[in-house]
Amino acid sequence: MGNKIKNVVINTLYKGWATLNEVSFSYKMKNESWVNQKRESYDRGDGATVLLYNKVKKTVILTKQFRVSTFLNGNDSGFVLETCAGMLDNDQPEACIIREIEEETGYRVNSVTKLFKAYSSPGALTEILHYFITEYSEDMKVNEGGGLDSEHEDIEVLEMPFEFAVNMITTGEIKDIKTICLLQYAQINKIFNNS
Ligand SMILES: Nc1nc2c(ncn2[C@@H]2O[C@H](COP(=O)(O)OP(=O)(O)O[C@H]3O[C@H](CO)[C@@H](O)[C@H](O)[C@@H]3O)[C@@H](O)[C@H]2O)c(=O)[nH]1
Ligand SMILES: [Mg+2]
Repeated sequence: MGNKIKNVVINTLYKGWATLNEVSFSYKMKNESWVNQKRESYDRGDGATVLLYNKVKKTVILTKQFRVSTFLNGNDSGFVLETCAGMLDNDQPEACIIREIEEETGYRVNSVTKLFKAYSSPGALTEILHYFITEYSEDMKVNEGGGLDSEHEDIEVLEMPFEFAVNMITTGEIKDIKTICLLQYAQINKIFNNS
């Protein structure tokens, strides 16, 4: 595989809050012929997300916020139910998600369990997302959450039974891939069943 691409040239088409690059390269096809390709790649850094769950109450914490890209594509309200998530901003993934948990949900946790990392949309984004899970309890609550006013974040914090959340995948009320991934991880690994 090492010799499959050569002559990689990156041309920045737009640099604003994030960066849109056009990448030109030569690619060796299965039949050994070389073809020239150009692909647009959007770079907004990497991120982290977490499933916050309470084993005793059998609940999870989700966030609800306005996501303009979904508004442009079929989501009339623009609001999306998601697991807590944030961009790394030069932090290690663990430190990032612990910070985001407190900013977005108001819970202060000391540690998180790393699950896996996955590309969010490999056809278009550079982003790799680090997935975590951790337990929360009432005594960890230090504020109301909601996100940073300085960044105009306006996040609603929702605590709900795990089964409600899982059912919302079927009804279409949850349609965010990282959230579906984490809820299904919890189902597959029966995290609420082991005592
Ligand atoms: N000015 C400006 N600000 C932006 C832009 N895009 C995002 N922001 C701001 O940057 C901050 C990002 O908040 P985070 O909580 O760090 O990230 P996130 O948007 O929740 O992203 C998380 O979820 C995404 C969606 O699943 C992930 O893609 C991402 O990696 C991360 O995990 C927010 O205040 C948001 O308003 C933009 O184009 N322009
Ligand atoms: Mg966020």
